[in-house]
Amino acid sequence: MTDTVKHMKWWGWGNEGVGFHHEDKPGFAPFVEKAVGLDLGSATRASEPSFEDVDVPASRASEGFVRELTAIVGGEHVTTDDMVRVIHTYGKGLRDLVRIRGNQILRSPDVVVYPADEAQVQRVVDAAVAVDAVIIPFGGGSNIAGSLEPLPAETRTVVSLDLGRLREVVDIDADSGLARVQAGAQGPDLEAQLNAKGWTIGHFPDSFTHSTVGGWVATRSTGMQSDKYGDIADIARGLRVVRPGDVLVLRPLPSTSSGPSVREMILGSEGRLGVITEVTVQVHRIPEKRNIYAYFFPTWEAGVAAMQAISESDASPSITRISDARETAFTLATSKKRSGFSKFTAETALPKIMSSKGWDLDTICLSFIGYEGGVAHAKHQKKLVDAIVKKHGGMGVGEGPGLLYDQKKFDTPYLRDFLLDMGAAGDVSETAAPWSRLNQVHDAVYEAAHKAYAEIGVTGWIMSHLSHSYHSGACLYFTFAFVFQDDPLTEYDTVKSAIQQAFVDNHATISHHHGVGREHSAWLEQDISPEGVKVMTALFEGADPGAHFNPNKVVAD
Ligand SMILES: Cc1cc2nc3c(=O)[nH]c(=O)nc-3n(C[C@H](O)[C@H](O)[C@H](O)COP(=O)(O)OP(=O)(O)OC[C@H]3O[C@@H](n4cnc5c(N)ncnc54)[C@H](O)[C@@H]3O)c2cc1C
Repeated sequence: MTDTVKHMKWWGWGNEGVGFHHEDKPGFAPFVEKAVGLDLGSATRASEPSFEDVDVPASRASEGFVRELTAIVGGEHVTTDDMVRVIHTYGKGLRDLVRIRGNQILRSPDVVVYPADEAQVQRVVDAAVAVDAVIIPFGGGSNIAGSLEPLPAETRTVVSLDLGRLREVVDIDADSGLARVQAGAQGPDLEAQLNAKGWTIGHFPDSFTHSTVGGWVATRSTGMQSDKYGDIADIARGLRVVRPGDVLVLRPLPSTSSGPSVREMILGSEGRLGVITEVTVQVHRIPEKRNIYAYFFPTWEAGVAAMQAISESDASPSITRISDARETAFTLATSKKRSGFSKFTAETALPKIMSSKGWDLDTICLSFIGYEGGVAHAKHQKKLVDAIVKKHGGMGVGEGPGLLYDQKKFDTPYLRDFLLDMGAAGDVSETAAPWSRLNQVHDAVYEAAHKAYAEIGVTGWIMSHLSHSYHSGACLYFTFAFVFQDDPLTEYDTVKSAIQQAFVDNHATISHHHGVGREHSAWLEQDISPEGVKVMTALFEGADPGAHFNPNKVVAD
């Protein structure tokens, strides 16, 4: 089996041997006890799941079909191995992790294939379509919208087409700042190849370490520095997509008026329109300066108003982010000893500073704002932002906390597995709304979540931040947690559904950057109207009449 393609743990996030621990975070355990009533001191931690306990549905791939795939990609690059099929069954959503730990694998891909190049992808697709098989493209497997799983009712052979061997930067057009990149390149691999030539893509989602360029395009991903570099929808200019019999080619253009945008149709298509093999992305020279500064605001409303004012101003920071009071409390309470926050923790200077300003420790909000570019540019941007922050009653606290945030951001995802080990859920829902609606959405989601917690009968936690600012609005990102009672997935559905419904009821979208998959498809009509769904259905059915490409995702039957 291909050993050059690295996969995450079969049962959780990230690399084997890496996990969350809180020994160096003295405030973490008391915080968790207060937030969700879980005493980490007395709770029993579940042991690591054993693959021997997992029942994997038998592969339905015929010997003849596996032989045919083997003839295309070579014996080392096609497998019906149980572990590999399980790795390709789900993404890393909470529902996925609960099901995988609970031995709930009702359907797995029957065969996993790792083509080496676009020609092999074409031959695999054509062979699969010829035998009426289903093809599910696989990037890093990091999605959290239920975008990968084959449905239990699927009776046809399911092929997981893993792009992991297509990971080269093929060419850089330095005059235009465009790089041709193979779709299976994971974040670190891509960035290393670009950095070696002095370039960066500027796309850094929290899942950067384990997600791919093709996956980013297929889910309409957004990275941390989107205020400067744009979402992947802005960054991805050209595309090559393997479809039955031929390749759909979209040349990289700065803009075009050649009818409805086929490029936009591929963006967010979650594998339903074909297999993306190559993406031409905008790249930038590595900036001379890259800083993230921390600020405090007395209240959420003051902070949001400041973010809006920044988005309307001449300032162009790379990151605008503000945590609400609860997320701020979480960040302060769970920082490492002697971290960049130490001088601001409750025991030391923070209460004094806050009371001298007449601020309430329970309402303060922590903000991170990033600056990137030439030294003079970064300095000028900061000056413009500092003036806006001051006008909105905020105060800067320097670069230390920002450095820490930047270094630790890729570690946080491991926390979810730790909470699951302890019998608790920790998950996220994110949205975007116009500036005029953001506070309404924020409050409505809190209310909906607390109602859902009351229904389940638990003390639940919810916190939020605003990030990714645009001219007309921003993304709101909610993190919620509670201790499971008797029926984890039903309880999860109660909370998650309440939050999603609050989004659409308050003029916000069902997802700003995680996609639709199966997790959010129930709200699609409310998001884009029944006519919108009709148009989308017509696109999928017209472009894939045999339903060979990842059927029942985004628009579900
Ligand atoms: C801890 C955590 C943090 C996250 N943070 C962020 C974040 O900050 N920003 C963000 O945008 N997302 C985030 N995500 C979500 C996820 O990482 C993104 O959806 C990501 O873009 C998925 O990429 P992938 O390569 O892992 O795709 P996969 O999970 O493998 O696939 C996702 C979907 O895309 C399709 N697909 C994948 N590759 C191709 C291809 N080459 N051609 C056609 N279809 C393809 C698949 O069939 C599937 O439908 C996070 C997820 C987790 C678990």
